[in-house]
Amino acid sequence: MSACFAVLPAAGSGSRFGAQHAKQYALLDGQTVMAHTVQRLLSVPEITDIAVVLAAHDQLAERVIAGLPVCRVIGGAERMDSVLAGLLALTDAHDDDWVLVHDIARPLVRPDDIRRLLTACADDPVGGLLAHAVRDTIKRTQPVAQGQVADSRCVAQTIPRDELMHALTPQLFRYGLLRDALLAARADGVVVTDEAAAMERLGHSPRLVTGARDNLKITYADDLALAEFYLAQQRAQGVCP
Ligand SMILES: Nc1ccn([C@@H]2O[C@H](COP(=O)(O)OP(=O)(O)OP(=O)(O)O)[C@@H](O)[C@H]2O)c(=O)n1
Ligand SMILES: C[C@](O)(CO)[C@H](O)COP(=O)(O)O
Repeated sequence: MSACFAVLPAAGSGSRFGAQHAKQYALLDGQTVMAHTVQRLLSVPEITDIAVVLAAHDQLAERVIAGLPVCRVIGGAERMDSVLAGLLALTDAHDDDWVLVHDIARPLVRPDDIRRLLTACADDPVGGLLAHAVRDTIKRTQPVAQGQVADSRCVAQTIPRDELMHALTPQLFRYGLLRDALLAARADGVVVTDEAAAMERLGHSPRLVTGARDNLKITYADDLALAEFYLAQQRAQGVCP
């Protein structure tokens, strides 16, 4: 199998989380979210190099990753910019190598899910991503009128959910294809919120591999309690030490 590099975007400010420090430094069972995520990725032997992409003003990361076999990269204004900075820092990567992009804010990713994604994509010329099926009925809202309170929206349409999935990370793509797709999106002034969208813009259809629902992205403050629950559940299942 081609070499597999990892890029961990960790340069976000966590505005929706609303704490003094970015959410990657929130404590989850006594360790930072960042520490959990990096340890999960380090536990996957197929991953050869890991780039952690940090905000230029980050003063906390070194307390977490000092001494770990990861390289530090400075990110950008958008997640997409940070991912691209991480890619461009991987100077040993060849176009056909794999790059696995995983949010630092997803500390509970299961190493077995990562390995299943690697296996499922092993012979794929493009790559794919972890995802899980939508369970609720999904509504598209009517446009929010100027000054209208967001919570007073009305239904415009029900979206058939049989073809809907939640995109997660890791997202795994051939290094050269992803680099060029993100450069193309940037050149076109398009901000994509995941790597797959950049690939789809160029006509690719990334493979969807079902992943566990406990691969939660810490986004809002109340996500931390849910993450604590999922972590305890994973420990009871032997998923992690
Ligand atoms: N300029 C950015 C923005 C986000 N991220 C990273 O991308 C992941 C997913 O982004 P998100 O959950 O939106 O994190 P934040 O941008 O920090 O959150 P918010 O949008 O609430 O500010 C996170 O690991 C975050 O650190 C990044 O590396 N660079
Ligand atoms: C990449 C991602 O986690 C897939 O669901 C998501 O798009 C990140 O979005 P965010 O707004 O940057 O958290």
